[in-house]
Parts: sequence; C-alpha cells; structure tokens
Amino acid sequence: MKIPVMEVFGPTIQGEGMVMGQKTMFVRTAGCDYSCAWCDSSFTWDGTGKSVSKQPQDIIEELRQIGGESFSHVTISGGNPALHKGIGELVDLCHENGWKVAVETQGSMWQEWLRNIDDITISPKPPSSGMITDFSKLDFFMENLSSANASLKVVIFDEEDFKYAEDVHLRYPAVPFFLQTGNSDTVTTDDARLVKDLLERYEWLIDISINSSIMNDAKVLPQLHTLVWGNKRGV
Ligand SMILES: C[S@@+](CC[C@H](N)C(=O)[O-])C[C@H]1O[C@@H](n2cnc3c(N)ncnc32)[C@H](O)[C@@H]1O
Ligand SMILES: Nc1nc2[nH]cc(C(=O)O)c2c(=O)[nH]1
Ligand code: SF4
Ligand SMILES: [Mg+2]
Repeated sequence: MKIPVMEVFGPTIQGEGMVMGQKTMFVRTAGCDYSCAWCDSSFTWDGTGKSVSKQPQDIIEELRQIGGESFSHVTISGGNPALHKGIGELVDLCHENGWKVAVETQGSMWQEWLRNIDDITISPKPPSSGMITDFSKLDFFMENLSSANASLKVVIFDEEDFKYAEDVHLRYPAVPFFLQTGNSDTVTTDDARLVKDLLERYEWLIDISINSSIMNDAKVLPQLHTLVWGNKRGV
C-alpha cells in the first residue's frame, strides 16, 4: 500500500524528546488532520509542498541510497503518520533490515502498526495551537499503547499551555513526560536572533517547570535541531 511521502532525509540526530541525540533517518509523510497555528512543518498539509506516493519497498531503497550504512534508526513524522495504513509494511521492512523505528504523532488517530514501533512520541496540542484535544480519542490511543515504549511531549508557548500540560501529565501519570520549547518564528533565517529567542523561551520553561510540583519528574527540553540548524529543512 502506497504512502504519500513529503521528504526522506538524514542521517541527522533526533532533535526532540525521548531519544534526543539518537542518530536517525527521517521519513516525513504528507497530510494532517490538525492545522496548528505554529506548525513548523505546515508544508506537509497547507498545499505549499509536493508529496509523492511511494511503495514501502521504494522508501527502503531511498533510505539506503541516502543513508548508506550510516544509520540503524528511522523516525517517521509528518504531518500525521497515523493517517496512513501503509506504514505498517514500511515498519516491518525497516525491522527486517535491523533498523529501529520511531514515530511522531499527536495521538488523534490510531493504527494497529503503532504496536510495532520502538519509540512513540505522542504530542497532544495545547491551546496556543488553536486545536482542541478530543480526550476520548487520546484515552483510546494511550490505552492501546499501554505496553509500548511511549512518551508524551507537549510544546509550550505560554502559561495556559503549561496548565494544559499539567492536566495531560496528571491524566497519564505512568507515561514519561517531556516539555518542549515552542518556536514562534518558523520562517526566519536570522539564526542568531532565533537561537537567542529559543534559549530565552527555554529558560522561561525551565523556570515555570521548577516551580510546579506536578512537573517533578518531567523532562524539560529545547528543540536541539533548531538551535543547531535554525529553520533549515531536511535536517
Ligand atoms: C511537525 S510535528 C509532526 C508529527 C505530529 N503531527 C505531531 O504534531 O506530533 C513534529 C513535532 O514538532 C512539534 N512542533 C511543531 N511545530 C513546532 C514549533 N513551532 N515549535 C516547537 N515544536 C513544534 C510538534 O508538536 C511535534 O511534536
Ligand atoms: N533533527 C530533527 N529532529 C526532529 N524531531 C522531530 C522532528 C519532526 O519534524 O518531526 C525533527 C526534525 O525535523 N529534525
Ligand atoms: S499536528 Fe503536527 S503536523 Fe499537524 S499541524 Fe500540528 S504540529 Fe503540524
Ligand atoms: Mg520538526
């Protein structure tokens, strides 16, 4: 079954969340059921990018062609990869090649192939995104995942987002929880200004997390790839 692919790139490092720093390839799928105000990958769903429908086996060839022998980990992101049933076959083929597979999704849609993923990051969206979390869907998603290696990661722009993150963490207390700095300017090429702004936002996020007893076991992280490469695509 074909998968609409926006880009395949790497090796790079995972710049976010539970396996930050892990060397990985990326497969970015097209399409999203959300439209977050601050989406840093809006080209996957707003019509400005072009996707190509590919068979899983062809994506494997492309990964090998681009990454050579220099990787053992593949991250599938989007858009929302959970829109696509065909990813199940891609995941199996990656495993046959001895590669681990991670997925980034917002937890709004379930697919059976998610059970086979090595690291799953679920990133429910706070109020600043303009999206409203359907907690019955997220509950269903989290219940299905119960035995998997999963983590929750919430992007924070303001105090209201932080309150939302506290509620999510309290709702799923057993799931490792990550807070992530929001990037408020996903188009600038002024890296010096961007990095300064991101570090200030990271410091603010550390400060409010330190003062929250609910966040005693949360991990507070920046987006490492934006600090290193700014808003550049394909890294
Ligand atoms: C582009 S999304 C694709 C996967 C999935 N749709 C999701 O949102 O989880 C990948 C990750 O980037 C995060 N992200 C998107 N825009 C961001 C921004 N402006 N600043 C910080 N993180 C952002 C999302 O929250 C998500 O964790
Ligand atoms: N290096 C790097 N790390 C990432 N972590 C999550 C990403 C994503 O866009 O899903 C991403 C990305 O695009 N690049
Ligand atoms: S859910 Fe993810 S890909 Fe979709 S609009 Fe939001 S940040 Fe972008
Ligand atoms: Mg990204």
